[in-house]
Amino acid sequence: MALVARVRALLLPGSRLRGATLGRAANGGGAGARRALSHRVLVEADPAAGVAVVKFRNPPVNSLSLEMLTELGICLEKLENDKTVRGIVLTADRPGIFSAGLDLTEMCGRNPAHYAEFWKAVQELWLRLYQSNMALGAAINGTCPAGGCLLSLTCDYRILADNPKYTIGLNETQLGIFAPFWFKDTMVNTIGHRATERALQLGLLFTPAEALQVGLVDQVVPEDQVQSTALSVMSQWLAIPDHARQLTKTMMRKATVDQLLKHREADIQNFVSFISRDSIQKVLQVYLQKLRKKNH
Ligand SMILES: CC/C=C\CCC/C=C/C(=O)SCCNC(=O)CCNC(=O)[C@H](O)C(C)(C)COP(=O)(O)OP(=O)(O)OC[C@H]1O[C@@H](n2cnc3c(N)ncnc32)[C@H](O)[C@@H]1OP(=O)(O)O
Repeated sequence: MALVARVRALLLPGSRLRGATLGRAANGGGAGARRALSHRVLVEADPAAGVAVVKFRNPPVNSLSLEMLTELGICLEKLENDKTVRGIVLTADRPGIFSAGLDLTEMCGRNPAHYAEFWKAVQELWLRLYQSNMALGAAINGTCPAGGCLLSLTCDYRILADNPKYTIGLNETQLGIFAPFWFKDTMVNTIGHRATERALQLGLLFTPAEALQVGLVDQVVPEDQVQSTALSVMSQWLAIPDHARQLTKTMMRKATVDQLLKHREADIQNFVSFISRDSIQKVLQVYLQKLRKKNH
């Protein structure tokens, strides 16, 4: 069975969810129900507040593997269809690493068909998040490079924990690869052209103070207040009538979304041919080996 079909079957209502639990939400919401919808994504919904907290739990580093992308996409689709949910906060289940970005093992030593399937899943998740009608917030409780930063940039606002280890940015050039045009556009829409050009060429990972200064995040707060702040900011966004907020969001993001929709297939082909190059495979292998060596 194809991966998407397998994950869908796993998440269908009534299917037995491995590790599923039901209990009170840990976010202080009295009526909140805590539900584990899949292995890699935990959803804590608070219907009274109209908010769901979506927590990444893909150890060891919350990397965006094909399975993680698929599970996250399906969870978001379910929440989009749930009339009691008007806002979502993205965060990591365990503080320390929000997401290490795209899973490098999906981009190394595989075949072109795999690269194409993986990239399509990255595009789909971005499109789902960036076009979401819901208000989205990121409670960034850990380090947040590359694809992790992209996830947070799709949100309407970002709250970052005040910990100098928690850097954030699109650091692709430091790996010897580059951020594609829609990653770039998402950052331009947040911090402007010049700051993005500098950040992307240098592959900058910003400390919390720098990220706040450049506008990459909206607030830096003590580590234990990231989620509560994100939820309290969410209530401001949800105080605006949905239709007015949604129309405005669509208007602001349409041109960026249309660019990817128009060039979607070409973007996949471009990724596949770039990532398949021997020279690129080599730099990614070296980077991965360096990461692994630290632990062995
Ligand atoms: C046409 C356009 C072409 C291409 C576009 C591609 C766009 C790419 C976007 C991306 O997102 S690329 C990924 C970029 N990510 C990074 O650079 C982060 C790399 N990771 C780290 O810096 C660190 O791991 C950390 C996140 C800071 C966490 O450090 P920590 O010390 O806590 O963990 P450790 O480094 O020991 O890692 C544990 C374990 O996890 C593996 N790992 C880490 N990151 C990734 C990853 N992104 N993908 C896959 N695997 C990853 C690491 O190798 C270790 O494995 P081990 O247990 O086997 O040693």
